[in-house]
Amino acid sequence: MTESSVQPALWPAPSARGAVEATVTVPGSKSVTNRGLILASLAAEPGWLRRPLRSRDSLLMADALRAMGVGIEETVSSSSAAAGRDGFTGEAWRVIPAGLYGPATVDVGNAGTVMRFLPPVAALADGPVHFDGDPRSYERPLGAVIEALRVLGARIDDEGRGALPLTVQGGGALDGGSVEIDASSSSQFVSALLLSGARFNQGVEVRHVGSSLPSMPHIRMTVDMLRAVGAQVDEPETGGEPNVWRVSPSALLGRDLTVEPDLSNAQPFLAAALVTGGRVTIPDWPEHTTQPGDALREIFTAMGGSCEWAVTNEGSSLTLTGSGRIHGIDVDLSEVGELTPGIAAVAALADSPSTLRGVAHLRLHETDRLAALTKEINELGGDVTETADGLHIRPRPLHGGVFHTYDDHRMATAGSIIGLVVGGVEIENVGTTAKTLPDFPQMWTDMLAGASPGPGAGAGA
Ligand SMILES: O=C(O)C1=C[C@@H](OP(=O)(O)O)[C@@H](O)[C@H](O)C1
Ligand SMILES: C=C(OP(=O)(O)O)C(=O)O
Repeated sequence: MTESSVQPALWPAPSARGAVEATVTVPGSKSVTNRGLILASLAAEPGWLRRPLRSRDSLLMADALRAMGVGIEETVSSSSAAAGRDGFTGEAWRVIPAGLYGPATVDVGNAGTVMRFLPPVAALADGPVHFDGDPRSYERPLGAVIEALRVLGARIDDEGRGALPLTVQGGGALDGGSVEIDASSSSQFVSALLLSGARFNQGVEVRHVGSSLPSMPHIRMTVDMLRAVGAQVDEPETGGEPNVWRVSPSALLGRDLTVEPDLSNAQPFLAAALVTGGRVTIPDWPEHTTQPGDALREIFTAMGGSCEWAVTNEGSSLTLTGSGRIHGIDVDLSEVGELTPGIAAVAALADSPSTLRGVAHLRLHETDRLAALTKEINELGGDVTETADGLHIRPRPLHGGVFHTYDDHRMATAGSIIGLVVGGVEIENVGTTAKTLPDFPQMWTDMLAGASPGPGAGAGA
């Protein structure tokens, strides 16, 4: 936990004095950092992770891999040996793979990536690896991963819970092979089996048999990152059978990976430009990416902003300019579910109703996000109803009050967006943003320092 994440129990969400004008450098992607750590740990040679995210979820991942024997050295380079071929400076983690072993203990916190991606890694360790986590982690779906690993040859003691806590009795190797899995409650089930699959004796074939599959960009991210470390992957989007992914058994290369900024964590800052009629630039926005946050260009444009991606001498960046108007949206968010809280916050301030669809699985995220958003926005005077798979949001003039966050980082940032243009909003436990963005309160305050009287705040002001 960094100093800036020690916050009062109720954090007065700062109001924007006018149009927000800022450039905000966003730390590395959680999803890329945690995949990068796993792939580097399973490689046949050391590798680098540059500009990794340093947050609760990624530090839990690093600690867990260390507990199983991996060397992860955290360096900050100016011009030292840690600098890359391109003269990279900044934070870089050197990952030194080793024979994985137990006994080891893994604290998953409430990180989906840690609780789903690491049991397959632990099955490769020589010895028992015990997994435990926050109370909420016991409720998040994991049974399908446990069952799939058993089919692939793993021994797992979960006392019939199909959930945490559990112990993987690692045997030093795993047969692997073909397995069916219903991943309709989380794409992370598929990613989990693929990420370690190249190291299974027979590789892995994962066949999704459920009715729907959320968060496809995150599965694409898994496939792309596997290919980048030399794995051979067959998958539906490049001509493979629908709903089937295959990773062939192979050694993995140690790579030098620079982590992209977390585009989902860029969301509240872009939203600040949208709801205040301002302009926010995010440096290093990639031209092509598998991160779901890239969909914000389209979604926030439909909601009234305009987005410009540009390349300058300093690199690429994305600038969102608000028009002073915020429109409602009818959108299927199944591919980009983690953007829902921030979109709901903007929608509550819009000039027309919104329907957010395709995100029933959010009920099993950090908290029940559909219930939490409904309750908290309504307690500020809003009119939100839950549907079977999403939310209807009818904007109303909002007022101040406590915005509860339920240990959910994206609830805290969603409440902060509303607080920009609605006076008297207090965020309960804003420190929960440490899950993926520990410096959020300071970054938010810094962003607002540059706010100037401009076209004005949104409809909820
Ligand atoms: O693989 C990943 O890195 C993630 C996949 C998604 O999970 P679900 O498919 O469970 O929504 C996403 O919501 C989560 O924040 C990160
Ligand atoms: C759903 C999320 O996280 P997790 O990786 O814990 O599933 C999220 O970050 O929005």
